[in-house]
Amino acid sequence: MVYAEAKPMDSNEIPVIDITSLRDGTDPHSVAKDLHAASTGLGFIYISGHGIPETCISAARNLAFDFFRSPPEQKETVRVSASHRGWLASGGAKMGDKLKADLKESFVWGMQDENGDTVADHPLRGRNQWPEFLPDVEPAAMDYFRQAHEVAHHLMRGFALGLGLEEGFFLKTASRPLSRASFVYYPAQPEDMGADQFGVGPHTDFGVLTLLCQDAVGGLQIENIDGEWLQAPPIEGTLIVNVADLLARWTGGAYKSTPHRVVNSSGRERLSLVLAFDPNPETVIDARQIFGAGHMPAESATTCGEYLQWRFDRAFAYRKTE
Ligand SMILES: O=C(O)CCC(=O)C(=O)O
Ligand SMILES: [Fe+2]
Repeated sequence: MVYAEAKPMDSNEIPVIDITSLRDGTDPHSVAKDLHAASTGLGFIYISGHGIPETCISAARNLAFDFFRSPPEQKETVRVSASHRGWLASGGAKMGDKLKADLKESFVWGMQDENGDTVADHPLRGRNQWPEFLPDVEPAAMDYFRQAHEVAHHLMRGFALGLGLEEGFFLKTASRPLSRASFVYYPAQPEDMGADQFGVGPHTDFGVLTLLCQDAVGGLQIENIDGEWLQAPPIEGTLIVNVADLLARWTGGAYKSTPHRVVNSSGRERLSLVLAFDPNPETVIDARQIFGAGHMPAESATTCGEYLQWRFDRAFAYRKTE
């Protein structure tokens, strides 16, 4: 075997949920019910009716390709900063101590105001590093960030309603979000790298919620409850949304943060647009807020900022030397 393998998925294993009536307010509760069922199941959902224009997605994708295909000396000018903004070269991330480093490259940015200024209140954010050699990246990337972030807000309202909470429950402290977005580039993976080489090794996502816009190439694999790896093929016009570790913790384990990985065996380049949604650093993550003071949480209370910093320091070699 030369690539880590995964089985084709039954079509009902990951639901496709149209969120139009959550976004426009015509029937938020029925969407919320479906989101709730999916999140307590595998924790992965295809979302249609997300409202991000195709033009926004293709502009971001085209510029991302221009960026990754640029010579390394140019990409070096925006090499990732201590606050996790900029270009991470192939090999810069490792999903577990015993795993090979990921083959992917990525470019990471976060929220900024109209002057390009960013909040400096947490080690995992700082100035965005935009490539001077590709000035169109900044507006296209920020447009995608805003649009995807809006979808994340709609989904967080849906999750709150699905849990029987008031719709703003997860967004009480979300004016200075730790959210970040990435372009993630997977070179074609040669067969002889072996079955233990991944574009992204098996992992669960660190924060609250991930929105993934994959392309038509495929390669995402998801581990089901029996430990089997399943292919999650692209479905045109959808985003894949997955519950991440902090939302699983916040919901006392009711919502599932499921391991996934990427193997790009297509012989072609693959590119994803990823938005990791997280609220303000001071946001307290405590299942007792949902289930009451008498609830005995399996995991202790934490804050979004503290938890993310701990996870990042383990995953990224460049942060260990800071
Ligand atoms: O590109 C993909 O399909 C998955 C990316 C991913 O898992 C991540 O960025 O956390
Ligand atoms: Fe992930």
